[in-house]
Amino acid sequence: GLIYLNSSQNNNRLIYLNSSQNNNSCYQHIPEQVVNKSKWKQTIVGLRSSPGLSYKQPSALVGRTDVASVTPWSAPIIWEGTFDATLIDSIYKQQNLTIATTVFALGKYTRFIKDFLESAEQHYFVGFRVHFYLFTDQPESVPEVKMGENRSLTVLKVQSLNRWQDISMNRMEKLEKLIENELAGEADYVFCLDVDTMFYGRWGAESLGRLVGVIHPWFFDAPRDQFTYERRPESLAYIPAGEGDYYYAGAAFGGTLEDVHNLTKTCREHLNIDAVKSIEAVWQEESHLNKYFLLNKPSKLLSPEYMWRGINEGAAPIKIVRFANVPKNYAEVRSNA
Ligand SMILES: CC(=O)N[C@H]1[C@@H](OP(=O)(O)OP(=O)(O)OC[C@H]2O[C@@H](n3ccc(=O)[nH]c3=O)[C@H](O)[C@@H]2O)O[C@H](CO)[C@H](O)[C@@H]1O
Ligand SMILES: [Mn+2]
Repeated sequence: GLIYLNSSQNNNRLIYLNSSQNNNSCYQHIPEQVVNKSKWKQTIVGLRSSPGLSYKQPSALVGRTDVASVTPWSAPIIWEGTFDATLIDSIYKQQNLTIATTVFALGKYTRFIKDFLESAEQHYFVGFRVHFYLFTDQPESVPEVKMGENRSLTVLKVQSLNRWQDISMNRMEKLEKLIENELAGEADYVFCLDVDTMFYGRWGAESLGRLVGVIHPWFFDAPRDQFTYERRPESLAYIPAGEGDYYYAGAAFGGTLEDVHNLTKTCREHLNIDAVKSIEAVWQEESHLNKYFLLNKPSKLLSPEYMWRGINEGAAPIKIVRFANVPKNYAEVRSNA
């Protein structure tokens, strides 16, 4: 049977599963997500539309037929042609949202900041309040970028790290703390993005959701057993053959503060536990992110239009490149190869 207990000492609700196969004294307890509702800004309201707004009639029959636009757990997958930009902007503009956006540039990756920010000014949540948080070990080398109205940039100094793997993984802890200490009560949504990237097309309110993952540009058409999940059972990122939904990019994820906080906290904890056992997942925090999304299904998925291979790369289902990697010489930009 299932017994729900409300522990009065703390806010931790526990579910006790009384396993009937075993004897009655054997209880397995699974801590439920601890949610302190008052901690986060709660502005998610209905999808209100303005009277008289003119837009194309939606069809119950006709849509994209070359791609899946819904997951088996009924989450939308956003592709060009699955949303009306005018309508969706009109709905979300009414909510007076703040979109926090984080990016890291350490070592030689500071060279990517200018193009990242300037292209974001052109394409990323245009017309919305956007607050960028840039983590860097060289605040003095952050270029002057003219930000539009209602858009701002906060530079946060972090310590230098030698291994690129540590820089990449360390993002989870920094994000967890930023959400707790700076974003709570200030932003409605947060997106966490790689810096070796540029925006080339619209990335807007169609991407907003409780928990948002992006399908990795190299694996959208691959069978799950070819996904580069962590395959060693010793790691907490382990996903066995025969399991897995999609392969998600580590370079872009987001959602509400509450959900992204839980994601970053869980990944940070699992990275630490693995490190104590001297195991580093094959794709570092991306492996842990994939495990998290397997067990905590995203409420919305973005197609690889939102994290594409590069502006000069094509593939049949990609009708528009919104956000893509910029070319980089790995041996030259990374301090360790
Ligand atoms: C497209 C995609 O999903 N990319 C992921 C992939 O390779 P990538 O080749 O995209 O990893 P990467 O070298 O871009 O590193 C990830 C990020 O860490 C930061 N950084 C890294 C090194 C450095 O010296 N300085 C610095 O600032 C920077 O923000 C960069 O964008 O795997 C990584 C983990 O292994 C991350 O999950 C990346 O997001
Ligand atoms: Mn990258």
